Amino acid sequence: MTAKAGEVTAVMGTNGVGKTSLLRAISGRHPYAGGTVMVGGTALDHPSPFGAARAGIAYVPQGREVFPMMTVAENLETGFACLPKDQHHVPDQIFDLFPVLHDMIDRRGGDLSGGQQQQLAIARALITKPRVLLLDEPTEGIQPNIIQQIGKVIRILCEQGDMAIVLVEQFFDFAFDLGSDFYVMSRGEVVFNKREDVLTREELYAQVLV
Ligand SMILES: Nc1ncnc2c1ncn2[C@@H]1O[C@H](COP(=O)(O)OP(=O)(O)OP(=O)(O)O)[C@@H](O)[C@H]1O
Repeated sequence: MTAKAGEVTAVMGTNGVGKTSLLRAISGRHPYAGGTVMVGGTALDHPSPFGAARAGIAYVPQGREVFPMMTVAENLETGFACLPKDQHHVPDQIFDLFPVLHDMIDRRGGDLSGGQQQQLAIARALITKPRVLLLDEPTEGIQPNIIQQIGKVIRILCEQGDMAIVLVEQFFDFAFDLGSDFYVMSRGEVVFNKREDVLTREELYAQVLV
């Protein structure tokens, strides 16, 4: 599977086909028996989560996993761990993308709504200045207006052109609207791949349902 900078690579498939396991393996959180993870032509040899983060891979997990007892600011600061000391500050762009985090900067992560937590989880990943952003079902359990905002943010990140975004998503229309390249998995393997210019909605829908 290849994910190009400046676009969304969507990974789809029914429940339990291995989408989360794939993202966890790429981000150093899950062992894998075969294959190689490469970033910008450099192979990573079964990296730790820290090693993968240093190599530019950021993972936004399904269920968000914000630290509930830590404030929004403290949650964001955990992203500093893989950056040199002189980059230990939250860029203004983070608050431009997610104004609500600025308003809630001293609130505990656990006191935010699900949608706000999702925004915090994405912001925390962006702090690490990733070359590859892995998003695992960012719309799960989120209300429509926040889903729209998250879609807007993903588009802005794509337009910047320097980050490859890999989106695992069950919300078909969200993935179809944002994606440029589509992979469908079944039983732990990629079984279908097409780019948007040669793919119809109906064809993808049929593949995802198999
Ligand atoms: N390549 C693989 N080889 C063997 N087992 C796998 C592989 N990929 C995933 N699994 C196993 O299949 C199960 C489901 O995997 P996973 O949670 O990654 O699927 P998913 O597609 O993300 O599901 P969901 O849509 O429900 O989140 C897990 O028990 C996982 O360990």
